[in-house]
Amino acid sequence: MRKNVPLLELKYRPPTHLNTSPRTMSARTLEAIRYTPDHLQVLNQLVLPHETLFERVETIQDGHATIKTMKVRGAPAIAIVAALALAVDLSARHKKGEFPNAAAAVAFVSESLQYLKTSRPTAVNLFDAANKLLALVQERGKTATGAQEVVDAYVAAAEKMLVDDVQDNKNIGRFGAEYIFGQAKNKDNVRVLTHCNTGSLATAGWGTALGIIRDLHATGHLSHAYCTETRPYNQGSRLTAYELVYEGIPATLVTDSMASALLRSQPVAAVIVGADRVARNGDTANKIGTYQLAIVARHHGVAFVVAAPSTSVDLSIASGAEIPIEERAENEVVTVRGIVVPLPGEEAVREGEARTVQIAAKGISVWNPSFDVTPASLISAIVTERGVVLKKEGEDVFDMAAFLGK
Ligand SMILES: CSC[C@@H](O)[C@@H](O)C(=O)COP(=O)(O)O
Repeated sequence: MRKNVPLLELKYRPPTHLNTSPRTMSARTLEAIRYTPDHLQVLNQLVLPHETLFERVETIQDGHATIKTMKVRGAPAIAIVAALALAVDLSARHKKGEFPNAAAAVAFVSESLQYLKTSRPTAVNLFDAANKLLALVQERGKTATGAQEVVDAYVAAAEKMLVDDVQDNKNIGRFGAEYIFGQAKNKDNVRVLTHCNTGSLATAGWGTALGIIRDLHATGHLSHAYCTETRPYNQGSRLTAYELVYEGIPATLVTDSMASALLRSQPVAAVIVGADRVARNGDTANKIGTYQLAIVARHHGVAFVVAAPSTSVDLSIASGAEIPIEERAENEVVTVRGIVVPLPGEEAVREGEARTVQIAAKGISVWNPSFDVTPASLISAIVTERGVVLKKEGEDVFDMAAFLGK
C-alpha cells in the first residue's frame, strides 16, 4: 500500500455561532436558505468563510441580484432561491391587493419567472423549476375563481421544491456512497477528491457530491476527503473546506494544480463532482476544472463520479455541445478576497479586516469561463436520487432518457 503523504491541513476553524439544521442525518449541517412563509433569508456566500451574514430577499429583483452576484450559487440552490423569492414577492403583492383576478396573478408569475431565468445561464435546474412552476400555475389559473388560489398553488409548489431537494440529496448520498464503497479496491482506506462546492451551501441542504462524502463519513467508510481550491472563485477553499471542517470530516485542501500529483501519491477511490447540466448522453457541465480532473482520473484509473438530482438532466439537448457556458467578469481571476493576516515579522495592522487584493499583472487580458463540459466517455457513473446510471457494456455514452423513463 502507498504511504500517506501528509498534505496541507486546513488551518481555520469556522465560527461557533453558526446555526445548525434540525435535519436527521447530521445536527451540524449548514444552511444557505432560511425560509418561513412570507420570509426568505439567504446566506451571503461572498463573505464566507470569514463572516456569516444572512440577507433578506423580499422581491424578485432581490432574488435575481442574489443569484447573479453569486451570494447564492450551486445549481439546486439557485433554482430554489429563485422559486422562493417569487413566492414571497407574490404573497406580499397579493396581500396588498395587487391582483384583481387569477389571470393577473398568473401573468405576474409568468413574467417574473422569465426575468429570474436571466440571472445565470448554465445550470438547468433554474429553467426546469421555472418551467414546472409556470405550467402548474397556468393549469391552476384555468379553474381558479380568484388570485388567492393561484398564489396558494404557486407558494405550495415552491415550498415543496425546498423540501424535496433535501430528500433527493440524501438519496443521492446513499446511492453514491454505496456505489463508491462497493467499487473501492481498498475498503479500509477510501479516499475521495471533490471539486467546487456541492454541499449544504449549494443546495437546500445536505448536498450532492458532498452529500456522498457525508454519507461515506456517516457510515464509517470514509478515510479522507480532498477538496480542490477551485479557482478562480475558490468555492472549494472558501465553502467546501468550510463545510468539511464544520462537520468534522477528515479533509485536506489542495490547489487545482495538485490533482495529478495527488492521484499519483494517494490511493484515491473516486473523484466526485456535482453538475450544472447533464445532457441526454451524459455529457456534464460543471465548474471549470472538472474536465481536467476527469482526464486525470482516467489516466490514473480512478472512478469519476457525477452526482446530481434528476432536475439537472436536460433531455432537450443531445450532447454537452449545446450547453451555454457562462463567462464571468475578469476581476474574479485577477483579484482575491480574504481577510488580513500578519505574515511572520509583519506588523499586524488591521488583522481580520476583509480585503480584495489584485494578484495578477495589471493590463493582462483574462478568459473566465465559469464551467466546462466533461464528455460522457470520461464519466464512470452518474448518481441521481433515483439510483446510479451506468453506461451499457461497450458504450461511451449514457442513456439518461431511458434511465428517467422518458
Ligand atoms: C450541487 S451544486 C453542483 C454545481 O452547481 C457546482 O459544482 C457548481 O459548479 C457551482 O458553480 P457556481 O458557479 O458556484 O454556481
